[in-house]
Amino acid sequence: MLITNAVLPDDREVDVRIEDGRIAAVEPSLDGVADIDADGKRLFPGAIDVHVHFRQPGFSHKETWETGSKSAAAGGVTTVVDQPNTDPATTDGEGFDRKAELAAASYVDYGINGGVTADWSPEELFERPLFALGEVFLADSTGEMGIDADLFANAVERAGAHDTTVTVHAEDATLFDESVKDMPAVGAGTDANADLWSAFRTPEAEQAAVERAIEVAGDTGTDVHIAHTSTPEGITAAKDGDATCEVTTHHLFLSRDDLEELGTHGRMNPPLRDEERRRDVYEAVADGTVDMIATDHAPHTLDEKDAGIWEAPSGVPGVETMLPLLLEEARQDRFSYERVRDLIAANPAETFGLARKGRIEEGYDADLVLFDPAEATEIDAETLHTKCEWTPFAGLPGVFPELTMVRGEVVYQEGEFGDAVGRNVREHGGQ
Ligand SMILES: NC(=O)N[C@@H](CC(=O)O)C(=O)O
Ligand SMILES: [Zn+2]
Ligand SMILES: [Zn+2]
Repeated sequence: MLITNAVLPDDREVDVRIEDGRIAAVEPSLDGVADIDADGKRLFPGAIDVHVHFRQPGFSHKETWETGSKSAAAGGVTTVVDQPNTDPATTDGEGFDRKAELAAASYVDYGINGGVTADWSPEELFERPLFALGEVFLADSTGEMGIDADLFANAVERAGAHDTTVTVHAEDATLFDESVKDMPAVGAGTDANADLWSAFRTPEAEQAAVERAIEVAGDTGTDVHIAHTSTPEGITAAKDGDATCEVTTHHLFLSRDDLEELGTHGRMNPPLRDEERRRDVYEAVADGTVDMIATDHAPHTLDEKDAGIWEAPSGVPGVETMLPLLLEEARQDRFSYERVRDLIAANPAETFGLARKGRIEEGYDADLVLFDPAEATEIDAETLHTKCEWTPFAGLPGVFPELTMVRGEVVYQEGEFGDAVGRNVREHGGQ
């Protein structure tokens, strides 16, 4: 296959040859008849979202591997990493195998993380093609998988022995502000006083948990990745401690100011922060301090979300809107295209050892996204593919892909889907 006249993130204009699912050549000009004439549009490496919850097994009314991975493909995400808070939880061999069977329906490549609970079976997990350990919950979130300090220390040590990274949900519940629970919680859904959630799950709780995770890992040499850092304090603690960290698109673009409109639809863990902190987080993403963007795609139905602030489930969808929102930042000259490439492809690939993903270079997997950099559309839940049928980003502009390819196979093109070609990235030469 030959793609001609494509513009790469570094502004080079090239032709790209694809053979057996891999990039065979990237040159200013290649011989042959074009299968796809990019006509000066941008060609990007497919995004790698290391934090999604595709909800199967157990919660297929919220999302399935089919709907979640279609949503990913339509948003230019070619690799996802699924988290363990399903039912059964991915905490032992059987749980892993059950998820692996279902994940075979994926349109995009995937990793499967293993979780830690009091009754987990670590050796069974490490025998399997595991992506990483995590997200390991230092406080309860959806699925109530919060663990204590001793179990965490034990998990970190075991992961290190197996050369496996530990991804951490870093909040310390002892630093949540319990006094907030005495305040009147009025309304439900978009009418709820959702700011209470942000007041309750404090920034201090994040910072303390990041520091603790790094301290524990320090004794073992285990690689630690901090999931969804939402405060400048959490990011600084992670980077000072030599951990990697991700920021979600909702913490990048939304703040407590948006909760008046979003209500409980904007409830997630960690919660939205004040506008000043959001700006500092944005700065740390823009200047390259933060390693990567991930979505923490955590769909719940509107029925479930339309409850009071203490009852509604935590989590928002996002896998389809991550790349479009970032490409809009590039279109507005707020981020360079190279920064976007690093945040969504090159850095996650490098951090998690995906040696053939994340770049458009000879020998790499042909995971590619083509888009018109001048074409922004308004984000609209009706056009998205997640089963939960809503988005916290409605109305924001996004630059959506025209075409998404996984290892040379077109999985999405202008509203149509190809075959479900996804496979486990840890089963194929470590990738
Ligand atoms: N982020 C959330 O608020 N919810 C996530 C779990 C998590 O990532 O903590 C979910 O699975 O619903
Ligand atoms: Zn989490
Ligand atoms: Zn999560």
